[in-house]
Amino acid sequence: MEASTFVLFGATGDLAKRKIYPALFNLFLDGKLPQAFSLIGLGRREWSDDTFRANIEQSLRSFSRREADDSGALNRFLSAFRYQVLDVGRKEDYQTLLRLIEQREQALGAAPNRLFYLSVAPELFETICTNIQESGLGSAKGWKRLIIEKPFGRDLESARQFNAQLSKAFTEEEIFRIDHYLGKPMVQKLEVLQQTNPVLQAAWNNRYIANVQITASETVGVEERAGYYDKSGAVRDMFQNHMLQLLMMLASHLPSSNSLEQVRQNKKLVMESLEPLPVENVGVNVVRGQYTNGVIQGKPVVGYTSEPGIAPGSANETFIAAKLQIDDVFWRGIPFYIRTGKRMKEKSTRIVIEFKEPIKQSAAKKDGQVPNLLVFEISPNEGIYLQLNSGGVSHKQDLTPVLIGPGQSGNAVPEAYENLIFDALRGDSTYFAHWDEVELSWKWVQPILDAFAAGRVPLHDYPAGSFGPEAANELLAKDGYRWWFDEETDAGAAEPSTANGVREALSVK
Ligand SMILES: NC(=O)C1=CN([C@@H]2O[C@H](COP(=O)(O)OP(=O)(O)OC[C@H]3O[C@@H](n4cnc5c(N)ncnc54)[C@H](OP(=O)(O)O)[C@@H]3O)[C@@H](O)[C@H]2O)C=CC1
Ligand SMILES: O=C1O[C@H](COP(=O)(O)O)[C@@H](O)[C@H](O)[C@H]1O
Repeated sequence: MEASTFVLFGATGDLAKRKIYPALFNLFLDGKLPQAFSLIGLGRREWSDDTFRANIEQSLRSFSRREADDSGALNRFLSAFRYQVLDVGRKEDYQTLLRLIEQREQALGAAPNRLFYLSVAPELFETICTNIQESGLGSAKGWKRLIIEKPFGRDLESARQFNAQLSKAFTEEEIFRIDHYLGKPMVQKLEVLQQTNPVLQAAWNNRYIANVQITASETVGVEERAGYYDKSGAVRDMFQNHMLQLLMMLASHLPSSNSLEQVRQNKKLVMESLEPLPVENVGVNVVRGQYTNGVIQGKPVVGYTSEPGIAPGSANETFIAAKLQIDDVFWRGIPFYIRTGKRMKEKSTRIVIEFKEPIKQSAAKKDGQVPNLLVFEISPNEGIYLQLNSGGVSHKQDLTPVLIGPGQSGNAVPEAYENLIFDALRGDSTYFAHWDEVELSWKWVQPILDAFAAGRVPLHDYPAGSFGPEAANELLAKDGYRWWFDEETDAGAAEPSTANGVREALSVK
């Protein structure tokens, strides 16, 4: 891999500590960092190099999925790190930074390839980009790249303005917009699975599929991010980006290759084929919720409006469920149900594809028969499961659902940030959000934001520790479906649909 300097704005912040340093460390352990690699951390705090490295070491202890296998490895890793005090608005700090980068490049005999990672509040992006351009930091002979974090705007208009500002200093090819869901290994496998499995290819259409369910449920509340979250809510925080990216990755149809252009083109086609949701229909197709007091994993937790930092009486949504339709030859008529929320019963990101029941109408339907389900467990555990009907052991006529599929969890699975940082270092932006996708996503959700702002959609309560408001169950029930793997909705359903989801169900087999 080409030599490069990683210039990290926001090096003293939460994201750097929890995600970026652990990801870099695991890449280092896997030999996936360039030989000549240097990281310069930036922030206003008056840290020395030693304080910086001590903080990184602490972050690795708390958040890295793996430990160093020998004592020298950690020191070798940390020797690449330098710290500089920089206030983003102070022009002279960029000159000091330029000198430090050049010094490091010379010391390592490295080409002037520079990756700028903006792990700071979006309000600072424009100032930083302007100063990178004006200071000459971005004019060296090597390549320059920009990684930016979400949120990318807060509505369609602000996203467009924001993109126009970034484009003054960086080309689209140089901009790497992080959506960490695209870095999750199982999400990256979705296209390969389709490409390489004729069984899936044959069934991947409205002849066989009844509906698709995409869930990202979290047990955490707003934690320390109340200031940000109370102005964002579930639509901006999760739905416009992560959830729609999952939809694009799943519904992209049979790319002929995994090339950057092909993947992007297919994702764009999905968004362009999504049936628009006029503002007057939002109330019918979208459920909006907010958690109240409840119990999560045996511990009582307060409702959203009692969380520290949340405005009293806030009507911000912490849950959204929506029904979407893709109007193309493969997916026409298949409802896609998407939901995400905080303080729900379990932490799980999962896609369930429910197949039609061909013998439903016939007399041949057996007791206990359940629909075939294809389940992609994305996180925190990984796995692909297929629920089939098979003969039971006790009686010839019984049908027993069996789940088949591999599962992985724990330290073996690379973190999303590892995959994404590795890709950015080698210049592959396949799993980053292109501007077209971002713009189309904002366009699709804009009527939802407008309807919420105009108070056209009721805000339903749900107790913390549940699977969301009852209205989200009704969204499916009126089409004759239900959310799979929810305890409440699965009461009385055939095993193995338990609250703990597919993995536990599998482990009892
Ligand atoms: N934390 C998370 O889980 C997630 C965060 N993000 C995004 O990542 C970005 C960073 O978030 P997070 O780490 O949580 O934020 P923090 O508030 O924890 O950190 C902000 C960082 O910005 C630096 N900073 C602030 N003002 C200035 C300034 N004027 N000049 C130079 N540096 C400055 C701070 O350094 P100092 O105080 O030393 O000046 C600090 O390092 C945001 O865009 C956020 O939306 C996205 C997804 C998840
Ligand atoms: O981007 C975000 O994602 C996290 C959830 O990510 P996951 O990988 O743990 O599923 C969410 O908690 C946060 O609010 C949001 O900003």
